[in-house]
Amino acid sequence: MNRETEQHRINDVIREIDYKKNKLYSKATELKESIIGLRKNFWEDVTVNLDEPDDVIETQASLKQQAELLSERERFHGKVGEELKTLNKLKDSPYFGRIDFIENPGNEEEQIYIGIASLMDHNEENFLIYDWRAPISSLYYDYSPGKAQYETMQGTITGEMTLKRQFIIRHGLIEGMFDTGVTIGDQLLQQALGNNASTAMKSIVATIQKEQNKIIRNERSSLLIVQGVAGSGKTSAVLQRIAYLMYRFREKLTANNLLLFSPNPLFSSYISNVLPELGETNINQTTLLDFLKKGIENDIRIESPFEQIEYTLTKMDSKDYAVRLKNIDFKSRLDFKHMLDEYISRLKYGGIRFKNLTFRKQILISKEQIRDYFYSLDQEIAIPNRMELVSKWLLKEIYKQQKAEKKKDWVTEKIELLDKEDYMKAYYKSQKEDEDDPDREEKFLRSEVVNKYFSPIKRRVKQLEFVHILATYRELFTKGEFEEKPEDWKEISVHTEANLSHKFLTWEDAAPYSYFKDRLLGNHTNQSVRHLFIDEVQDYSAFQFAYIKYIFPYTRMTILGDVNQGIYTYATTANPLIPEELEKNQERITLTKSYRSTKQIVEFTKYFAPGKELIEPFEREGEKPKLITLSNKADIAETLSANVKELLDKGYETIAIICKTLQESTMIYHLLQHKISVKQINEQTYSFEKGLLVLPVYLAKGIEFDAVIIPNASKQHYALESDRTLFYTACSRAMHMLVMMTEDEPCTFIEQAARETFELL
Ligand SMILES: Nc1ncnc2c1ncn2[C@@H]1O[C@H](COP(=O)(O)OP(=O)(O)OP(=O)(O)O)[C@@H](O)[C@H]1O
Repeated sequence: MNRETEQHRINDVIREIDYKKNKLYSKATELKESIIGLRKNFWEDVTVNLDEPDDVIETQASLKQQAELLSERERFHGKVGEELKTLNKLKDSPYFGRIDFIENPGNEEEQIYIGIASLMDHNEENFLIYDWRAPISSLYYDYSPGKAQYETMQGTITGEMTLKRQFIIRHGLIEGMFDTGVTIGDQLLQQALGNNASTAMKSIVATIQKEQNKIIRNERSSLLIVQGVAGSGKTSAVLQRIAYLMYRFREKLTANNLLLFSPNPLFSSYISNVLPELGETNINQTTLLDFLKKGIENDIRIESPFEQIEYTLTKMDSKDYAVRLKNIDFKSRLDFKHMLDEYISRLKYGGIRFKNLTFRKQILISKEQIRDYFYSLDQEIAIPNRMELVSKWLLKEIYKQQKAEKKKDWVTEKIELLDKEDYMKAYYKSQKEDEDDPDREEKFLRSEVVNKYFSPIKRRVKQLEFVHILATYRELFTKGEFEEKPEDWKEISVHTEANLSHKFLTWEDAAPYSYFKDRLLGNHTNQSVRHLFIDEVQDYSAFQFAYIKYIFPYTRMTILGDVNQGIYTYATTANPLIPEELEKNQERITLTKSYRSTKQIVEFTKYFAPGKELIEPFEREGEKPKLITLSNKADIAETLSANVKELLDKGYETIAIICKTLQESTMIYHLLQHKISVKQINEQTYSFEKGLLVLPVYLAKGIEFDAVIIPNASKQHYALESDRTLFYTACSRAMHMLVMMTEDEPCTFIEQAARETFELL
């Protein structure tokens, strides 16, 4: 089939799309009118009669029926709207691929066209377009022409692929058409990767690679671990996987059953376009910090992971630096979790701290009374269950107090202070009470007032706020005696105690504290999330990952990351990406091909990549990375702006100056802000625009730019072996161009690269 015939087919398909759109439009209009009608006549169509109890029940039923009808229509209207959106997308670009396939044995050749959604022909009999997630579509991603097979619910289908064709269609017209031979999608992929970086991630549906397809369609594993080098498409693959799962299990899964942990808020917004582009609704996203914050008391300040890393990189001179590093190391380990478990099992018999319950500055029930009650309960009962019993007991006690309180003078005062409206309301309500009681009005007012004042206490009791979690956690460090403890336990304890006494939780303490709290108050395991996805998982400590597994015990997990980019100091201790051993239905997939950067950039960076993982570049040519040596310090601003201008002239749109720390990025920002237009990104930045940005490397995680400038790549600045992952992560953010600057000797990592892989200026 030549281009003309293919264009004819597209025209036919678009006619069918138009026909379907018209049909949907009239359906939508009909629905809209019926919804408006229903809303308008809502009360007329309901029979309201409240005379007898039976009538009330009937009225309720009639109301419910009417409301259900309305919401059903509204839901349906929403669905029609979604279908229309998809049809509009298909009209612009109906498909991106075609395969011709002969199923064994001796079947006829079939032509399969693949797009972002399915479309049936006029009689709803044959597929004009197959959804990319349909079983047969996997042929397109997994094979080149020749013998091929795919899995269906009924088993494996084998056969021969006689043609594989790719299309670029825009506004219904073929812009490009390639028949692929041995390598998959190279031409289309070349085009896609050659474009400028954008401020929002794009879907890769037309060019998914075989290895990525394995991640996307994996249904077997309860834990799927993906180790992929920088730019290998982990994030892209996980978003396609989410779209795949929502399609494959559309009867069972809704967007609320899926949750994605992302590394920072900027990243969350960066990827938020992909699912809607694929015609799916976005799923819930969070960062570990936000997730932990939800469970921790509001009056405790929690350090963010970025503050932690900034501290470790810039505060070497601070007097407790060494102990802080020990603290980070120990609290990141499972050893600390074992210690907590031991402590918690001792708390069964004594040691939990409680808070006084006070009312109007008087102690209602003292912490000692609460403690005694708690420890008088059967010790076989789990701590959280005992807490519930204490809460019930307290509510009863409070109720008694509340009754006694009613007669007191302060209540009389409060009644006098009531405004007229409250008074009237209470008066009318009190009329329903005992008619023969001459004091009914006052009694009623008294109980209303007391109730109002007691309800916050009751709420706190129901939320188990009478348990002093922070004080109990603190005593682990002040009084805890353990056989197995780290060498520097004393120092770590003093350090932790000091922070806790200021109601400050360091980042390394945040997950342990949450875990501790959940174990005492009842873990709020989450049963509604069925699939969990964690990107940049190499930055989770062993403890943090264990905590997530504890919260989501029955959830399937897909975790993705790159050991080369583990930028936290604990990244080497029990990284979740390198499990000691995998259980039966767990799987690990490794991606070695890097798609983001040009061949020249990958060839340069792979010399100093920290891990042992193989890194293969995708064949896309560009300029060699540049290393500029500055003749003196004053040159920085000049050289930076000159280079930025040059990059802009070359047509690059997103240029990032990536620094080691926030401190450095603030310094660079001040140097540049009056010279060129530049934006600084910090941990509160939620989105970014094209242009020049300056940011610390830990906030550039997962994101890419046309060009990257590293303003200080000197030996002094990237001095430690632990700086390797930071430097590698910074370099690997570049798609087309990498520029490094140094005032003196370049860092060891650059020295490790073969001399011919970069240009010296
Ligand atoms: N199959 C593909 N088709 C087209 N583009 C792709 C494909 N795979 C990856 N890319 C592109 O490569 C770039 C890197 O992808 P992505 O950000 O998903 O990689 P990553 O493995 O998450 O990277 P990192 O770990 O460095 O953050 C993106 O621009 C993405 O669109």
